[in-house]
Order: sequence, then C-alpha cells, then structure tokens
Amino acid sequence: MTAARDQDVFLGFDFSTQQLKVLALDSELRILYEDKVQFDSDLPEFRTQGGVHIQEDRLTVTSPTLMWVQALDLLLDNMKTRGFQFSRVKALSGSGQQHGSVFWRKGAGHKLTTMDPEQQLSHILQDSFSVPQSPVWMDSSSRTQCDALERAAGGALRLSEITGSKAYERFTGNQISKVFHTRPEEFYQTERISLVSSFAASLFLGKYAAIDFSDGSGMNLLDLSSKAWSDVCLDACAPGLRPLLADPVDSSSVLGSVCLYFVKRFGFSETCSVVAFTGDNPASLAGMRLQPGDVAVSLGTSDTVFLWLQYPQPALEGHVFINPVQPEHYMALLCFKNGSLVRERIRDQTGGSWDKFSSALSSSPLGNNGNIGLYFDVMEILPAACGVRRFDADDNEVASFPPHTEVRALLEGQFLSRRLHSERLGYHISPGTRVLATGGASSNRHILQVLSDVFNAPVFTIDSSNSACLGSAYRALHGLLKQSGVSFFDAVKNGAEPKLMATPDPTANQVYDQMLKRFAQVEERVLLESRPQI
Ligand SMILES: Nc1ncnc2c1ncn2[C@@H]1O[C@H](COP(=O)(O)OP(=O)(O)O)[C@@H](O)[C@H]1O
Ligand SMILES: O=C(CO)[C@@H](O)[C@H](O)COP(=O)(O)O
Repeated sequence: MTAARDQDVFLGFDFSTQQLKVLALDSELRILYEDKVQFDSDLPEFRTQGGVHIQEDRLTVTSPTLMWVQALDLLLDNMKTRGFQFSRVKALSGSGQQHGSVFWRKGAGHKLTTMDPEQQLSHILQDSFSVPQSPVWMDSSSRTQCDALERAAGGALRLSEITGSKAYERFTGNQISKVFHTRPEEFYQTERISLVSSFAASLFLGKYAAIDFSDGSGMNLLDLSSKAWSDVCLDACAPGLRPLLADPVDSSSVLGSVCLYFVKRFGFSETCSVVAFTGDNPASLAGMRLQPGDVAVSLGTSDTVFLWLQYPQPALEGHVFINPVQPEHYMALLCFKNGSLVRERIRDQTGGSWDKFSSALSSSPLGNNGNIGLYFDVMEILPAACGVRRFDADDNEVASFPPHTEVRALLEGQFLSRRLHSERLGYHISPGTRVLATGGASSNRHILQVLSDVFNAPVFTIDSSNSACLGSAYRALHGLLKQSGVSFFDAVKNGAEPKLMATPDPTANQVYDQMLKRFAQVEERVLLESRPQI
C-alpha cells in the first residue's frame, strides 16, 4: 500500500455471491489496494459451488453463514500480512448480495460485544446462528409464502405500491416466513435477523447493525413512503418480527466506530467510523456515480439493470428501492438469475477460455443470422421460465447451434432480454444515453461490444469492475462528510470518470430494433409453454 503516511484511507467491502472483496481509496479517491477471498477455492471446506449450496429440490439455495465470517478472517489476515496500514482507515462501509438473511441465535449479541482479539471471528461466532445455512437471493422456494403475503397486502400491485415490488421468492420477508412456517424451533431461537449487508456491518461494529433503507427495500417489508416497516407485511410473514429487525436507517448513517476487536487485532484506529452497509446493487449505483438518464448493467453472478428514479413507479415487473445516496429519490432494478454462471458453462463448452469465447463473438455476425437462444439453466426471474431453447431464423425450434452461433446466441439473448425488460419498465434509449457496465464480465471488451450493439448506445466502465466495493468506499467517505452537509456527488467529485469501452456498430440499430420485436414474441412463447397446464 503506497498511501502517503498522513493520508486518510477509506475501505469498502463487498460480501457478494461468490467472493468477499475489499478495496481501499486514498483521500484523493485513488485506488490503493484491492483483494478478495473466493469462497469455493479459498474456503473449500464449505463445499460451495459458486458460493452456494443448491438443495435437492433445486429451488432452495443457501450459503453457510459461517463461511462469510471465515472469509473476513482470511481477508483481513491477508491484508495484515501484506502490510496494509489499518491505522489510516478513517471510515469503512460495505455491501452484501441482496435479500440474503442471517438469523442470529439468542446470546449472539452478547458474543459480538465481548469478542476476544486473540481468537478468529469464525471461532468466536461458530455457534451464533440459529439457521446455519442462510437463504440467499438465488432461492426460489418460497412461492407459498409469496402468495400469502400478496393476499394479506391486498394483491400483488398493492404490495408493490407499499414495498416497491410484488412478492418475490428471494425477498427476505418471504424467506423469513418460510423459516417460521417450516422450522419454528429455529425461528424461536433467533434474537435478531440481519441482511447480509447489516450482518457484515455488525461484525465490524461489535453489535447489531441497523438495516439501511436501500437494501431494506429488497425485503417486501419496508413501506417506501414512510421508510418504516409495514405492519401488514410484518404480520403476514411471522409473529414478533419488528423487534427482530429493529428500525431501518438512512443508508449513509454513521453507525458507530469499529469495535475494540479490530483495534487490538489489526491496528484500526478507535475512531474509524462504520457507515451503514447496503446491497451490492445500490452500492454499485454509488460506485458508478450513476446519473439520472444513465442505465447501469451489472454482469456479476446475477445480471442486473438499474436506473436512477426520481419518483417511484410501482409495477408488477422489477423493483423499486430507496436510492442509497439520495434517500428522497429511488432506483429501479431488474434482476436476471442466469448471468455469469451460464456464460461460464458455454465458455467451458467452447474451448474453456474467455479468449476462445471472445473470438467466437468476434467471428460471428451481428444478429447471428437470425438465430435466437434463451438460456435459463436455473428458473429465471424475468421471464419465470427454465431450460435452454434455441430458434432458427424462421422461428423453428432447433436442438443445437454450432459453437460460434451458440456463444453469440447466448450473449444476444441475454442483452435483448435486458433491453426488452428495461423498456417495459419505461426506459428508452435516447441519443445521450450512457450504458455503465460493471461486474466480473465487464472486464471483457467483446462482451461489452455486444452490449453496446444491442442497446445501440456507448458503453462505459469505471476503473474497477468492482463497483460495489468502490461505491462502499465512496459511501464511507460521504458518511463522514455528510455530517457537515456535503452531498454524495460533491464528496466524490474527484473520482475517476468512466471510460468509453465500446460504441455501437453503425448497423446495430437496424439489426437489433427488428430482432427485439422477434425476441419479445419468442420469450412470450417460452413463458407460456413454461406455465403449468391447468
Ligand atoms: N474475462 C471475462 N469474461 C467474461 N466473464 C468474466 C471474465 N472474468 C470474470 N468473469 C465473470 O465474472 C463473474 C464474477 O463476477 P463478480 O461481479 O465478481 O461476481 P459477484 O460479485 O456476484 O461474486 C465470474 O463468475 C466470471 O464468469
Ligand atoms: O438478487 C439480486 C438483486 O435483486 C442480486 O443481484 C444479488 O444482489 C446478488 O448479486 P451478485 O452477487 O450477482 O452481484
């Protein structure tokens, strides 16, 4: 780490699906340090694949809560070994994969306040979780609970008007409801329920951290207009839920200072502030310094598309969250489950390297000679369909595509779907539109070129594909400055500008405007065929 000795440092963490990442910024907002712990390979004893366990029903998806704690032990130990100067950290914040829940066992709060710096966190907290396998965002097993919640709220649209989303299986209220109904003993052993984000903040604080407004919007429990838990939703999910969640707070709140455990074990300053942690997508919005009018496309484990919204527009598709940097505004988000893991599967069938995958893209034509593919290895959110479907230029279903056609069909299909559903959400690409790309796959220029062509807009990236960590470090800085009235955009005005990575091919408009119409019909057909016949 090369920060001048007197420079303040701001840290951002991201507890995402496949890894725990960290990024440090100096006070000029230059990136000083980036590191990560990959759950599958660095912590093989937890036997995760892509950071999760998919249960036998193929619908229940969990991650071992203790794995996230052990990942933090390992990450901080590695930073210490590499000479990271924790004493310079003025503030830290972080993010977590959205919707996942952590159930703290009775007595865990006391353990948090009395952590012995001689011991690893994972040793101290090994018995602290009443539900040791945390439900995560990939879970689709809570349909019964979703139906009950929508009924209690007065219908799907009414629930969306209250909480910003109709009932979604992965949303935390429905997951809590499932635990209450299927494992009541574990539920009654619980003294606190956190999101992954507030769980991670609790570790640094040495006490339970509040859920922030923005990540709290992904629970089907928060009334977006009052920014308080909705009684109707709480009561429909489980009894006595309000004290288990505690009051939510503004996403840029300073929650306190790091606890003595971190001061003694790693040399953090006692005055290092902990700013509320939030969801990874809200943190990415901060990291990209997204402006109204931009569209963000995150290509991580999930693919997400999100926008800055001034006014909430509740709908039956997509989500509205409270904006993480301007709490009077909102963000709209669409989430697609079949993102990077499907791209990896097709890569492995096409020679096994991103280079070969990329050359398949550059040697196949825009529009793929009319071939269209939909690749839903797991039950998709938008549309709610599963399976791989391929169609030729005459809309005849075919069993396979040649390798190069397959790679392009995957990418074009994914991005046409992202565009189709963004447009249904009211988003229209105009001449000034910037697509800001982030997430692991945004490091691949060939993928960004297809994104640019399909959206017919220039694609930009920021310095790190790790915008959730960067946004967390920005939010740590802003949390401190906000106390003197500084806005988020003023606090981070010196951050690096996004760089132009791809511009649309001159023929793209013609090709993809037509193809989008066909794609919408094909997707509708696949959706209808996926519905159970009555
Ligand atoms: N060069 C590349 N081309 C395409 N995808 C890539 C490339 N490098 C990494 N990825 C993808 O990035 C994914 C991880 O993205 P990331 O945003 O870090 O995930 P998450 O935050 O959900 O853990 C990997 O699953 C991998 O498929
Ligand atoms: O469910 C959602 C958003 O609603 C996902 O986007 C999760 O937040 C997981 O994020 P990644 O680990 O894929 O970044």
